[in-house]
Formats: sequence, structure tokens, C-alpha cells
Amino acid sequence: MTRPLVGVLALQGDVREHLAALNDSGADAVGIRRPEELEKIDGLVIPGGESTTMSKLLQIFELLEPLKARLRDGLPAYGSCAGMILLASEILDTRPDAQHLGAIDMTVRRNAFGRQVDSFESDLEFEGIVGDPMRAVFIRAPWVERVGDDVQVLARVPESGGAAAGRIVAVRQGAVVATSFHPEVTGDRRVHELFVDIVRGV
Ligand SMILES: NC(=O)CC[C@H](N)C(=O)O
Repeated sequence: MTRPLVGVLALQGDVREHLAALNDSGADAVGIRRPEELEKIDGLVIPGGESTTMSKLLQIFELLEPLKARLRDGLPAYGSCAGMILLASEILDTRPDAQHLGAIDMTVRRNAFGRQVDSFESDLEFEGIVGDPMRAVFIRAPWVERVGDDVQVLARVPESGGAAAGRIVAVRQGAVVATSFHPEVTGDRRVHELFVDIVRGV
């Protein structure tokens, strides 16, 4: 599998940015809107956007159950921000009817950084990614409050992050990765390259 086929859930959110990042990172990328399109992909990205809206659209487009089934069968997945929220097994501060995929054993708090810091940027160390620190862009981002034993913490807010210092903002469980931040908007392709390697089974 030299150039795997990676889908981007294309119901809402920053789909275009992820398609471009995946194409730059050695994958062929395709938008996914219909259940049958899930069958042909080797991996899936769930973009940033609004998790409760995406949750509704997953049900309207009849994608929720087929996607859960593919994830249970081991489909590699990567979620940024709203995508991280959807991949969680438990969400705090969401709507009572919001659905989620439960692909990572973690508790995620929506809009965790608070209204006064809607958006901010920070330089992070990211486990397994060498070189310069990673510029992380947070936009009404969640953080992770609990991880299960099988979940690896990949990044935390650095000491300079004030009240949020030490909060978990990137995780991996098996072939599923999630970040609170948006590497797709910075031009730094290292998270997408890591994910494409996971999809390839490297
Ligand atoms: N940039 C984002 O994806 C924001 C996520 C959004 N706050 C949500 O709850 O879904």
C-alpha cells in the first residue's frame, strides 16, 4: 500500500484543509458522505468543526452505525478538535442527545479552555515526532480529562500554558489518533504523516 486511500468525513467542518494535508502526506484523500463510501477507504479523518452538528449529520446521513462498525473492525482514524470529541468514549459539556463513536477510551471536555481564550496557539512537544516543537492552533478546543490504560498520551499543554498547563491534547489508542488542535491549518504535515504511516501499517 504505497499511497493508501484515506477518507475525510465531509459532512461539516474543515474538510478541504485535511484533504490537502493528506495529499501532501503520501495518501490519496477523498471526501466521505455516504455509508457505502466507507467500505473502500484504508483510514478516515474526522475534521474540526462542530461536534454536535456533526453528530446530528452522522445520524441523518445514516453513517453513525456503519462508521462505528468500521472502527470496531480496526479502521485507522484521526480526529482533530470536533473529531477528537466524536472519537471519545465519554464527552463532558455536550448536548444530552449528542452521539459519539467511542473509538478511544477517554473522557473529553468540550470547549474546555473557556470562552475568554476561544483561540490560542502554543508550541508543543509531540511524542514520536522529532524535530522542532509543533505549533498547535486551538479553536474552541476540547481537552482530555481521563484516559484508559490502553491510551497513549502524545502531547500536553506546556508549562507556559497557564491554567491549562499539563492538560492532555493529543492521544493514541491502537490505530486511532486524536488532537485537540488543528495541524491541518498550519502547513506542518507531521501529524498527518504519522497518521498515514499508521494507515500503511508502518
Ligand atoms: N475547532 C473545533 O473543532 C471546535 C470544536 C467545537 N467546540 C465542538 O464542540 O465541536
